[in-house]
Amino acid sequence: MTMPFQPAAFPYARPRRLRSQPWVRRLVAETTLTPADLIWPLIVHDGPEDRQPVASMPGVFRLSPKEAAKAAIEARDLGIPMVALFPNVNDGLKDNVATAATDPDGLIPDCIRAIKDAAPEIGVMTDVALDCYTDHGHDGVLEDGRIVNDPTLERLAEQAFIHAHAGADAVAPSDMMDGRVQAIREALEANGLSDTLIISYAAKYASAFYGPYRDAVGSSKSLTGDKKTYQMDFANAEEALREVAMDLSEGADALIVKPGLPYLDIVRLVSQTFKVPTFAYQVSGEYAMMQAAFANGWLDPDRAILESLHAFKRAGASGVISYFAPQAARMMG
Ligand SMILES: NCc1[nH]cc(CCC(=O)O)c1CC(=O)O
Ligand SMILES: [Mg+2]
Repeated sequence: MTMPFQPAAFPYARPRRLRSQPWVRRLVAETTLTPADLIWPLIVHDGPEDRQPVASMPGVFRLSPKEAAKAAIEARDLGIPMVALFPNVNDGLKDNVATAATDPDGLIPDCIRAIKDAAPEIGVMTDVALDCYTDHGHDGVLEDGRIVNDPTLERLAEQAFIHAHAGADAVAPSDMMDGRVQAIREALEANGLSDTLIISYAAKYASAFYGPYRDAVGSSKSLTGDKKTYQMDFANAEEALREVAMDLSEGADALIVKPGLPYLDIVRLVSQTFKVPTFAYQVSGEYAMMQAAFANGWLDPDRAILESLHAFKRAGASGVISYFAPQAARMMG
């Protein structure tokens, strides 16, 4: 960056003056982090227990619809605007085409209704992808060992419609099929659901940092191979711009970059290039990594959580999807 003026030199310039007291640090802070910047991901399940711990994500529980409704009330009381739902469904419901993904009385529609009953003022975002419902753990339909794009689009559009019809405020396609935003937007328009937001996981990378999440939703045992034919290669940044441009032209309202901290450069690039609300997802592996360090006494939890979340705002994100959302909001409150 070229400066519009010649900065003074030492000793006239002493940058430490602007850091010398808490009040001046607050006064000159370039970015802020508030509970309104947070989206809280909730893992929900159709099992008998109300709350079931996730081993690789200490502090995270698989919640029954009733418990998800309680979490939404907690979010509201903490000033968190939105929750995002991710399902762990019974293995017996899984098949190649993800039949359970489009059950209008399935787990996600149940949770949406329970949350909307309990805390109607909280936004509900749902994950649109098939991986939690397929017996092979992929986000799309598998034919002869390949994830087939266009047949998957029909399934995704139906899934998004089912969620929106059940009351979801935002649907968030995380599958990385080409053309899914358009397919979803058309399905919503055709069914009188033109107010539903599409928050697209436009730049989603094939990442090792999703490991704990796949345990949480129960897709890791079944997943065959990797997701590199649809999720992005971590070597690429320019490609993220093309992905985002396509999703915006197809009708996405807002964008997600995923994972989070290792991809801050992408958050910066996307938010500055498009100037469209851009969210970062601090994913399960980032959460697990930090929790492991906290458990060992190697990092101070409160400070590390706030610093990591603030970094997303500094990079240009409108907000952050984080499993730390309630803990962080409590610290801010
Ligand atoms: N549709 C898949 C999906 N939705 C959310 C996550 C990951 C979230 C996390 O790691 O916290 C993934 C991972 C994957 O592609 O396997
Ligand atoms: Mg795309």
